[in-house]
Amino acid sequence: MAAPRPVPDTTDAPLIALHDVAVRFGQQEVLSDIHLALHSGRITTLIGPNGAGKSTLARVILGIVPPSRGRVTRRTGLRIGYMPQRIKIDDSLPLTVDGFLALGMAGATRARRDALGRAGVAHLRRRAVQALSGGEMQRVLLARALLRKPDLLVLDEPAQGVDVAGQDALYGLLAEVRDELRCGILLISHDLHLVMAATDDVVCLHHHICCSGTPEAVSRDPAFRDMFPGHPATNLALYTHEHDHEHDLHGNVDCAEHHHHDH
Ligand SMILES: Nc1ncnc2c1ncn2[C@@H]1O[C@H](COP(=O)(O)OP(=O)(O)OP(=O)(O)O)[C@@H](O)[C@H]1O
Repeated sequence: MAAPRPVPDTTDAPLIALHDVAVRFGQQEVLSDIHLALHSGRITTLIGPNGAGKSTLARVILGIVPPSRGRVTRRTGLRIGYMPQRIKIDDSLPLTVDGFLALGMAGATRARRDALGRAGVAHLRRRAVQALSGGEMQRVLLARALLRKPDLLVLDEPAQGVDVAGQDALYGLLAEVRDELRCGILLISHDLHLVMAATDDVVCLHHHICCSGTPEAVSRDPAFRDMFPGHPATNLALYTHEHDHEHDLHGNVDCAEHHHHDH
């Protein structure tokens, strides 16, 4: 189990903050009462059932979906790198990994080589993208997101279709990226167990934020236990070290055992 992450430096303005954000599609209110701040050097994971609004929240952060209520503030000049769930590539077009990265962003070959190296797939540079395995393609998509030199990296279900060893390696890699580039990372995931171990902050979403905080605090929260009954991650608190305090996503020290929002 990784050591607990240091407290975010709250003198640092957040990379992005959502204030009382709501999103509505026609009659359906998909998100409401969303207060969230993402900081440099921290991995925040959004969990929640299908249709909970996770991708919509990510799209608000990316600036693709405008909130129907509330406010989003971004640090000036904020660069966001996005790794999609999947990408459609034309099978009839011969395209190497390097060519694929060059399509996304003009720039030096050196930068593409570095990004592939950081994603652990330097050896795939000249391979055809169509011939990559699911796990290899995920790494290439990560390299593509890193090419933007992001302050914030947003990954939508990055471990989908990757086996457990591959997922573990991917989360290890994200921790390295966080530590070396000091960027903030927002992950969307279904895969609770690994994610709970690999993340700094967890946000449990079901149209509103049901609970949030460190993995230990969230795994003890009744709202989380109701959402994922019997899940092994609900036992996480039993085998991780106990904190004498917690920090919420706004960086405030919270002396309560957990940080729980009632709705
Ligand atoms: N552009 C849109 N127009 C209308 N409804 C939408 C739109 N985007 C999302 N929705 C609806 O909003 C709800 C939340 O969708 P969203 O994709 O954000 O959930 P999610 O938590 O990411 O789900 P999953 O885990 O299944 O990927 C769903 O009911 C979806 O049908």
